[in-house]
Parts: sequence; C-alpha cells; structure tokens
Amino acid sequence: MAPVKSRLCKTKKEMAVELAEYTADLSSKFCKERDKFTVVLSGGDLISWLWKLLEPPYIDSIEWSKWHIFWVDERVCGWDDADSNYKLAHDGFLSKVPIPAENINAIDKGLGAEGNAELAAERYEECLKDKVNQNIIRTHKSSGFPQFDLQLLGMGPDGHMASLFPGHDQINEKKKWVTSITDSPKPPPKRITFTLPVINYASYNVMAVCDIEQADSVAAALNHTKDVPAGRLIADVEVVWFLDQAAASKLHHGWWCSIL
Ligand SMILES: O=C(O)[C@H](O)[C@@H](O)[C@H](O)[C@H](O)COP(=O)(O)O
Repeated sequence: MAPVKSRLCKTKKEMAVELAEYTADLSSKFCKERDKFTVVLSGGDLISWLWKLLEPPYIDSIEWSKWHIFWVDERVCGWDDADSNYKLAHDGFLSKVPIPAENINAIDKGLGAEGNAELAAERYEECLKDKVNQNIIRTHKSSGFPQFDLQLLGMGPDGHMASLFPGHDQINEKKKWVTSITDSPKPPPKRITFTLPVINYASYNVMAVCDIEQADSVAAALNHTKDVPAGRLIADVEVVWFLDQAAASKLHHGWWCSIL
C-alpha cells in the first residue's frame, strides 16, 4: 500500500510554502515524463493555501500550459454563483496563471445553473472519459479507473472529503466515476463528487488541513479510531497530510513522533 505521510507546519504560511514546493516538484516530474500534469482541486480553504505558487520562483518556472485542471467535487450551481468551487478557484488561482482555457474542466455550465445534479455528474464522468480517450488522463492498469497525477484535497470537521459525507451512501459507490448528492449536510445541498475509487487511484493525494475544528477528525482518520471518509484516503504512490499544529493536536504520541 502507498505510504501515508504527514508534514506538520507551524503556520498556514509555512503550509503554503510546503504545498507549493511539493506541487511544483510533481509538476516538473510529470511534465518531463508525460508532457502534461493532471491536477484535481477541491473547494473550501484549499485554494487560499495555493498563493505561494503565484509568486517567484514558481509562477515563472512551472510549465502552466501543460496543466489540466479538474474538480474532485463541485456545488451544482452557475459558474458565477458565490457557492461555485470553479469560481473560487478561478478568482483565487486560475485567473492568475497561464493555463489554457481548454485545459480547465469545470462542471457543465448549463446543468450547473439548472441545478441538475444527477445529469451534471453523468456529464462530468463523460468529460473524464473524453480526456482518457485523448490520453490526457491516464487509467489505472487493472481497474480501468482514471488515475490523476495529483489531487489537492481538504477535509471538513466531520471528516468528509470531496462530497463524500459520513453516513451518506456516496462513499460506497464502486462503479461510477462521478456521483451526485442532493442532501449534503454542508451547504449547498446539491453537489457532484468523484467516487472513492477515483480519489484513491490517484498517483499522489495531498490532504491539507488547518485549525482546531478539524483536530478530532484528523485523529480519527489517521489513528483509525473512527470511520470517517477521509480515513479511507489512499493513493497509488503516496498520500501526504499537510497539517498545522492545531489540526494535528489530537493525534496520538506515536504519530507525533513520526512527523517531528
Ligand atoms: O465543496 C466543498 O465544500 C469542498 O470541495 C470540500 O470538499 C472541501 O474540500 C471540504 O469541505 C473541506 O473544506 P474546508 O477546507 O473549508 O474545511
């Protein structure tokens, strides 16, 4: 199984610096190996921790034209809605880097605005399949599931990741690539989300978590004291949890020793 590692960061600033270095290293590796880099974003706080990538040396050295952007989950709404994860990423990150517009793969604009979660999930799965056929997304050899190069994920205080919430059925989906939820406990209620197999076949998974509100779920996920969706996160090559001190404060002693 791929190793689960963690990096303890003193401050959010330190986390942003570490995240930028980690992402830039993988960008350079995949651009060299594949001439492209598939990156999956989430919503929530994650985007606010990507600011370091917008500064030298990264802004000038990263091969942005080779990046292909996807979303691990999206709220079913218009692209210009305040709830939209696309808008969050666009305003805070994507509008500031030269990634070609055709490489940015957001939820279908019309279905999002109409609020049709089920169809929007089906359409997003078709979009992923098109990108597999164009050799942009790799597939995992034995399972045929898409295999993203890097996913940048966040976790909510209840231990959810993407829009896979505790006690909701979406976490058990084993065939679909993308599914929908219409009663999300975190507003807004309608969302589409990658399924657990898609999330877990990614080559590199980053889980970035800050603040005391998430500390119990960080401990549950990493010490496996309670079954929370984020506790099921694995990857093909490596999972790294980037934690600030507050988020890591309830991990048991053994885990602390392994990260200090
Ligand atoms: O649509 C969303 O809400 C996000 O994509 C979601 O999956 C996010 O990653 C987690 O909820 C963590 O969010 P925070 O970082 O805000 O806790």
